[in-house]
Amino acid sequence: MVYDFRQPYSQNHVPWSISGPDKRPNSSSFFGGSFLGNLAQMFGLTSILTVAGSGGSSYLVDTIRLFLLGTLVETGRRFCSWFIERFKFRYSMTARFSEGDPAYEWIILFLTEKNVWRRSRDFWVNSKTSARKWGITLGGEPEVPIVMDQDSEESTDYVPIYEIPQLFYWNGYWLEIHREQGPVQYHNRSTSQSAATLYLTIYSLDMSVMKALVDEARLRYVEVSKPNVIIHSSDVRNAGPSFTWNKVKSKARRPLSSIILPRGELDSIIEDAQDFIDSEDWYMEAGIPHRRGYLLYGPPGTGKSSTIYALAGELGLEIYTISLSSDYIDDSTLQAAASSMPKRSILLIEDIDCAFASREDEEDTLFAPPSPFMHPNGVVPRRSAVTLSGLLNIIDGVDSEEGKFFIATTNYVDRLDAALIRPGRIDRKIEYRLATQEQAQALFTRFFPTSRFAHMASEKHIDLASLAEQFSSGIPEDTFSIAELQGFLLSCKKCPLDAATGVQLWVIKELEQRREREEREETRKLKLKAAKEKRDVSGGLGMGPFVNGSPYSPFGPFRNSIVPPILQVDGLNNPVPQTQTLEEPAEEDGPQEAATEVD
Ligand SMILES: Nc1ncnc2c1ncn2[C@@H]1O[C@H](COP(=O)(O)OP(=O)(O)OP(=O)(O)O)[C@@H](O)[C@H]1O
Repeated sequence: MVYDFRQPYSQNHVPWSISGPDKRPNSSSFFGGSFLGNLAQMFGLTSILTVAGSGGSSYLVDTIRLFLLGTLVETGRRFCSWFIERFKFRYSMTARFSEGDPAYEWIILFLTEKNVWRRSRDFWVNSKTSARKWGITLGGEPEVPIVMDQDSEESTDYVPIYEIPQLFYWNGYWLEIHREQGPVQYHNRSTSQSAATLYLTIYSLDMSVMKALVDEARLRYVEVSKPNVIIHSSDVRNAGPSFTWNKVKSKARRPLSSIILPRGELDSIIEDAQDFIDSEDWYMEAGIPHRRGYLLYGPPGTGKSSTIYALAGELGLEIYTISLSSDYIDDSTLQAAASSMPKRSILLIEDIDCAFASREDEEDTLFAPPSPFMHPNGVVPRRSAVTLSGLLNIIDGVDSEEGKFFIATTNYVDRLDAALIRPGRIDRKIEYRLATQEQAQALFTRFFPTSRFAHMASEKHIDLASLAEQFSSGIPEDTFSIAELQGFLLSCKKCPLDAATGVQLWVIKELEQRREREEREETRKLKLKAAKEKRDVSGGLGMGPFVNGSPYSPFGPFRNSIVPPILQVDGLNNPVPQTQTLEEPAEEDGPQEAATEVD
């Protein structure tokens, strides 16, 4: 018996059953019944259909037909995707761009400028921050979609996500872009966020097309970034050989003239850096690694960071900054970070002394109540997971002989190991001092330029130059940082006369406050010292290794407690012991109390 799936239901024929008419609608007419019939034959299902049909079980027949239809559709779908994959594999090439790599930034800018975002249905919405986002304005000029956030007057960025593959046309080639998220564990966060990968497929087998595209994207990026300094950093916990610089900030480029240093100092730094960039061949020929290390040291607020940003802006270098005190940075991540920086960039480590315990730390630890975390030898807990030898390896440039700068800053140069700053690792040490009167005068002139205050000066019959002199003569030499003077000038930024006449009173107040602070610090140290001496006298169990040969006992000072110490961690991640003493202290001024007071 042959089934004729081709007969439509409207002819009152009984195509699916031999046992009589059936009034149900004929779905085969919609789906190409003859083909299904042939398919049924192919799979040997005709006899089943016959039996089912003869038994009147037309539901079963429909189910089987639906099954066949589903199989057909799925097979077709798989075939199509297989075909597309084969086609893509044979006639296209794909480039990957990982978030954190500079090339990712280039390509995102490229896509934004090519208006690929138009087809995007997903956007991140960011309130404007200093972090750079390649966003678009909505309601602005659609032909000019690219917006660097700080240039826009709008307060929101719409950043396309490109998670659905999108096709676009460029220079006579079809390109497809899509983006995938990969899990990355972020430092100190329980939720895991993602670092993205962009896949750019070009339907061509000509490798030069890919290169031309990437070059175009890079050049455009350099051009757009010119008025800014790009600063990369990371807050993700990285594992493995690659490092993700996941945060990008863009700072307006600082004019060199805004940096106030002793005469000729800034020019000499810029010249040195420029000469280094230009001498790549010389370094190669001489067999010297092409890298240069600077150490900027001096009191806080004297312009170390400002100089670095100005230098980077002037020479078009990007900054990659890392904090050694982050507990997720160790030798191998530092190594990976240095390796993943591109040529002509700056590896910046601010406050490099923070990686290692300072003398003050040592004193505080010596006199403070002991912690069970303290090593039995009384070694001060380290602040960073980076070791000195790890850091030396990075500076020696195992991976960085490619026109890279290593710049470190510190407020305490004497805390640094001699090996760290020896010539060859640090090529140039630049000292920053507290402001001279000459610098104070220059700062005043920068705050009150004639161009802006000429009108006021003529109205009030004041001479800005002599006000600047009056201001600077009120500032004692080498006593205040530029940042401190800047703070004062900001408080009277609209009135140069107030600044010049009020500076002496400000100086007196500042010096008085400074003296009080120093006294408080001195008292704190004396109390800690007294506390230590008392402990020594009262048996010496407390400080174990520090007390003339007494054995180390982690619970020594808590011997009157029946409750074990509760351990907390302070802002520097150093353990701070807290006790719940059940007995009253014998003396009011006991060691515990002294320490608590200081806390
Ligand atoms: N020499 C300077 N010239 C111009 N501005 C300065 C100078 N020194 C400090 N400033 C101003 O003071 C502020 C802090 O400066 P900066 O961060 O460069 O100091 P720093 O020496 O790096 O401080 P720290 O050691 O605390 O990092 C900035 O706003 C900067 O504009």
